[in-house]
Amino acid sequence: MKIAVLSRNPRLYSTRRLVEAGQQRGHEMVVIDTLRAYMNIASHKPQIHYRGQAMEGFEAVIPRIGASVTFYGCAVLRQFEMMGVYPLNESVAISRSRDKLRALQLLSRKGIGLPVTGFAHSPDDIPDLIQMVGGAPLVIKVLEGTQGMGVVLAETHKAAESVIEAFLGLKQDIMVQEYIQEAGGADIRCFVVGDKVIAAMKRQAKAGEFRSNLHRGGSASLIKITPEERMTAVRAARVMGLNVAGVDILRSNHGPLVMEVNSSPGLEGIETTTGKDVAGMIIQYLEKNAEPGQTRTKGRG
Ligand SMILES: Nc1ncnc2c1ncn2[C@@H]1O[C@H](COP(=O)(O)OP(=O)(O)OP(=O)(O)O)[C@@H](O)[C@H]1O
Ligand SMILES: [Mg+2]
Ligand SMILES: [Mg+2]
Repeated sequence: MKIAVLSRNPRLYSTRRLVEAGQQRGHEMVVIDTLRAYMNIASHKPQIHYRGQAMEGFEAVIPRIGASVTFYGCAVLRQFEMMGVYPLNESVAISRSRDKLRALQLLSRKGIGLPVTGFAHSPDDIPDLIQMVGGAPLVIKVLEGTQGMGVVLAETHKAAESVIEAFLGLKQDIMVQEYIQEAGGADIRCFVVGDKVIAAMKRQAKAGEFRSNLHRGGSASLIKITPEERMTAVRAARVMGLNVAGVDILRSNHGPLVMEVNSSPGLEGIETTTGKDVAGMIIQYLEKNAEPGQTRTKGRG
């Protein structure tokens, strides 16, 4: 197959591994810098051009779209879909998962366990919002945060009020979430490919920190997940419409709670921790499923 990898940087671990895994299996792998792909939308024959040439003959496209280029990246991916190229994850599913609120709403509609989460606009509603999610301690999250930045633990009602006020004053959209204390500063990354969790790791926050992000000094280790956790992760990915997803789960007293579903999950942490050939499994998924025109939405919706 001829497979495009949409990625800003061919030297990133995940991009390198996908290229390597594809080549090992005899595929032609082409890395396309997402922001340098440009589109001809007007004609009946949708096209993507790259460095002066029309991109043709691709059977599949692997989107590795960073949070900062979601808008443009999804447009490029949608264009591939309109050309009938099979996307590992569809543009519609990626947009859904990038909007944290929308994602939680979709998951809640399907009865998937979530931390109780509130969202408000007016400072007048803060006291009731805090009460609604069960009071302090609670977690406050900036909607566009990544890598644990913009995620704050407010331990008292007073602290929660002032932090929320500060964010709203800065015109920052935030959500307020029940703090899952019993998770003990750990979460579980379930790497879903198709309808299976093919690898999982536990991330533990460093001492004195509640955020388990590796960028915040957390450490990863192997973990055996329960059948319920496995099912929750697979269902969460399916609800979002993602074929490949990193589903982050908190272990609570009342079962697994999905914190978020990532549409371009990184490969380095999970491959290093589990020793599994995750990139190879992604390519295998494409080998089984990539057929021209198989795209479910063709970018609609
Ligand atoms: N409700 C919660 N209860 C307990 N711990 C939480 C809660 N929400 C977040 N955390 C901890 O904080 C970390 C960061 O939160 P979250 O994943 O929501 O934001 P982020 O990492 O900035 O977002 P992204 O993963 O999209 O970059 C989580 O990995 C988890 O360890
Ligand atoms: Mg996270
Ligand atoms: Mg994320």
